[in-house]
Amino acid sequence: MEGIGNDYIYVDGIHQDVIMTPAFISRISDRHFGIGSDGMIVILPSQNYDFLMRMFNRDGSEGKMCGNGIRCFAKFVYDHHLTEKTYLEIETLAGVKRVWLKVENGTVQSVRVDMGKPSLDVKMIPCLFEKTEMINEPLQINQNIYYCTAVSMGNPHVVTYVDQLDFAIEDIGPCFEKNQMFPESVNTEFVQVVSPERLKMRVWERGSGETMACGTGACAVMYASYVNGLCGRQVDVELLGGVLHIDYEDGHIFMEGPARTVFEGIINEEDFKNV
Ligand SMILES: N[C@H](CCC[C@H](N)C(=O)O)C(=O)O
Repeated sequence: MEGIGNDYIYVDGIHQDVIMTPAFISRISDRHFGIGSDGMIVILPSQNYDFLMRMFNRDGSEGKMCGNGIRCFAKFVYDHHLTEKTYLEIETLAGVKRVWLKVENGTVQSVRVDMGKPSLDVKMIPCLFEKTEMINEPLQINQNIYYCTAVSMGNPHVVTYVDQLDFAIEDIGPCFEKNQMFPESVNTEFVQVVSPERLKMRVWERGSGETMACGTGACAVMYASYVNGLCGRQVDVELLGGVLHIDYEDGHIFMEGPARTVFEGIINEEDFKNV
């Protein structure tokens, strides 16, 4: 399934055991030797909430939250009749997320998510910066100075502003991802401000490289831009794969966007046993 081009393999972990090793995940995520995706997301039962979501990046590392992923997760459980509800509370490693499915004639049209409260606290990112917050601070990365704002959406993000988005992201993305300033690595967003209502971005994701879109990243971009006085409380964030509507209300960030099923099938474990 894909959410504005950010595609994951969704596996039902309610009716079967799921292999969640880095070797297996990186292999099935490989776009030549596997199915091909930005990673894997597992649907699991939750003791106290509707479901539990676990998400893994393409390299097999486990992320705490995935914005595009949780929209597709909600569509998956609705379409597979694991629930009849159109309001869900989904447990993640970044806390419980409230999700509203917008359904017309039995088809999920879009999904709105309460992505929770953003945090600028460097201890929450985590980020080894000398101040308690990193807001528009100069960082030297790979001989260049980038003015950076670090935001946690339950997972780590660093946001920097550029004049144009046509650059070799593969040259600079890994320099942020591996930078010792971020002990748990970081998702990096490069942002062009089109207007106070519209932001354009590219993302180098921790554990997946450049993706077509990053939901938590779009929320981090909105909040970083808001605290830097570059946008209002409602923005459209344009990513390579599409547009997400983000709004900031009562201290919470809300994201709304599409979710689509690309293909369904059965993974033959034998094909991946000796990966
Ligand atoms: N790479 C991220 C997880 C996926 C986030 C992104 N795909 C989204 O839609 O939020 C991390 O390790 O924190």
